Amino acid sequence: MPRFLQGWLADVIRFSQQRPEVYKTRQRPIYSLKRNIMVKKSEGKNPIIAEFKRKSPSGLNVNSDIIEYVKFMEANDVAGISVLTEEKFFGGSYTDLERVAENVSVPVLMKDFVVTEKQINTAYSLGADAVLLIVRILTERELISLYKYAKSYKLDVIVEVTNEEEVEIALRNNFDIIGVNSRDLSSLDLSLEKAERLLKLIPSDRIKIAESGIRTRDDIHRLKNAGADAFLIGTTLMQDPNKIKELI
Ligand SMILES: O=P(O)(O)OC[C@@H](O)[C@@H](O)c1c[nH]c2ccccc12
Repeated sequence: MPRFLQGWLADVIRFSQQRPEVYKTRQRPIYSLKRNIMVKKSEGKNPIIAEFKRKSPSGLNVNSDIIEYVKFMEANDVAGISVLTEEKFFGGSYTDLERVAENVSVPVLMKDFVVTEKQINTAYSLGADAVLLIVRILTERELISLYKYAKSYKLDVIVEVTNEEEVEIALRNNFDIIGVNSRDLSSLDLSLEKAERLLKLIPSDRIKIAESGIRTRDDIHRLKNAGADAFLIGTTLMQDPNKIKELI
């Protein structure tokens, strides 16, 4: 674990390392998040990945019905669904992922702090189509190894960056989907300006997903102008799911 991780991030990584694997035979086809983002773009829609999360270290606390939420988002033509499966800080579960995968036919991202192959095994068997790898919490060797492991299951992998150094790591390893998080996971500071700056460093041959802090069409417009292909939105939609109609 990189030396500078402290506080809640160190705890969440320790919990993730110890988390038991859940195994079942996958029943679901794999839906390509990457392809769905491109399809929505070609249709002139904003490719939105709607996230279900009950709580977060930055203060969210909403307990909506998960299946009602994801079915509503699917009906409103989102490019994908993100399911927080981290238990301690985000109130998620692997059961949430399993239930969502059984109820929607759009790409599903398992949103968690992936640090072991066991977590990728679990994502695949429960029906996820994509996983997140967070540069901040992995060494470059771990990142490359877990990326290759996830790709061996034909899963899409979003490699998440929050600063210039992490963008450089993502670019030199030819990762094809890069998530730019406006929120710094260590400080929890939120900055769309930072996201715009980082997005402009990433060439257009990568799929770029802007994550966090997106509240309005203007936010989407400015991130799109900076090069974002898709938009991962949690809090705004958890607080008012109907907002999807003005953002899509
Ligand atoms: O609720 P917001 O501000 O729309 O953010 C959603 C998503 O970007 C955020 O939950 C997130 C992005 N990367 C993460 C990594 C782990 C946990 C959570 C996240």
